[in-house]
Amino acid sequence: MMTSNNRALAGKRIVVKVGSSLVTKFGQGVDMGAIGAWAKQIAQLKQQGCEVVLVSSGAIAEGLKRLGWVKRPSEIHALQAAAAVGQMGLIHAYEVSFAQYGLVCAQVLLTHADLADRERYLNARSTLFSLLEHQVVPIINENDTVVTDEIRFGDNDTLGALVTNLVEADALVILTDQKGLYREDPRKNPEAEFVHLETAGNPELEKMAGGAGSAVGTGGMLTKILAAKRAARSGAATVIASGHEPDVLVRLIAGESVGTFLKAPVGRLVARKQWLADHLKVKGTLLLDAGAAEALRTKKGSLLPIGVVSCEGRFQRGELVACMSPDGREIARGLVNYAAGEVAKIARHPSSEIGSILGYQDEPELIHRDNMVVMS
Ligand SMILES: Nc1ncnc2c1ncn2[C@@H]1O[C@H](COP(=O)(O)OP(=O)(O)O)[C@@H](O)[C@H]1O
Ligand SMILES: N[C@@H](CCC(=O)OP(=O)(O)O)C(=O)O
Repeated sequence: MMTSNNRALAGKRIVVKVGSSLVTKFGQGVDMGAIGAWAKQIAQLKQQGCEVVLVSSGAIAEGLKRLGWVKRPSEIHALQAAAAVGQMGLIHAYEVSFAQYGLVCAQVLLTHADLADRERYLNARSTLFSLLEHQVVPIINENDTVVTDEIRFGDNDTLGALVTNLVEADALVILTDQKGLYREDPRKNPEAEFVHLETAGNPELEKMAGGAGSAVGTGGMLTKILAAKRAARSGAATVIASGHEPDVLVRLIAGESVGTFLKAPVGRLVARKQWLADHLKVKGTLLLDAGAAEALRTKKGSLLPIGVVSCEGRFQRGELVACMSPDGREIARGLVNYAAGEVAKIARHPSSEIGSILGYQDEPELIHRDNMVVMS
């Protein structure tokens, strides 16, 4: 069934999250068949111009199996040990499966602390963008080895949403063992009505969601609903669908109505502007020359160091700075890629000289267009 509600995701950036129950056949061991099917679909998506980031659970479930532990331990260190063992199996399975379609994949392990820290957040973002640029499929999981209870994401639905925000994806696709969201847990009420389309963040959704459906899943539907709400903060839609559905990803990006579609209340740009305006304090100013001011205003370009005359304030990489035109008006604000001391050194220089001046180069832009809001 084709739909008219703008579900088509062809050519878009998509984060796909796969849960433990799917990846490990409810703890029986890595499901090569399922992983092979997703790899094949992701290869098709990439041929259609999509960029795909995969968030995969299953390390703990696979580790328990490999260690021969029948009962899931409650101590966090034992779970961490299991995750370290199981992650090997996951990555091996993905590597072998993607290689069949000529695709290279990469392991990226993240913690909550990595994404809460502005600099590490930007570093993770740059690495992921670089992987996507090189046609690599990043496979992300929580870095279970180093997390404690207080700083755990705890569930990969939340991690999937944060990664969606991080890479500014157009959609988060959560594949699970149900066809999507029902008005009640279908395990408790098999007659429960299916939810096809809703708005992410609608508080009614949280009331529908129950806990995990299997011994290996962790968050149940609630973490998926909350993940959709979080993904919507950067303007991304969320789809919750069954990972067993044949060609689910290919059909989704073609605009077919599969699973539950949770649309974002506002678009990406509006969401980004709201976020910049609401969440961050301006930590410094950059004085631009006339050419740079014009480029930001009319050509929708990024800000390069050559167009910056001087800077004020003690800002760090990743903090918010205001961009002033030569006549002293604020024309834009954005997240700066270099700290104040570095900006002072590279101002008025072409990007090609950043490396020789600083001894390294993070990005050629001082502020990337994606991280900038231009005043109207
Ligand atoms: N309203 C609901 N609609 C659909 N599934 C629900 C609902 N409430 C609870 N669930 C349960 O959520 C489970 C999926 O979550 P979870 O077990 O954490 O899976 P995953 O490993 O894919 O993250 C389903 O098996 C289902 O039993
Ligand atoms: N990092 C953990 C994630 C656990 C988790 O969130 O599981 P799930 O609810 O199945 O997505 C693992 O790989 O086992």
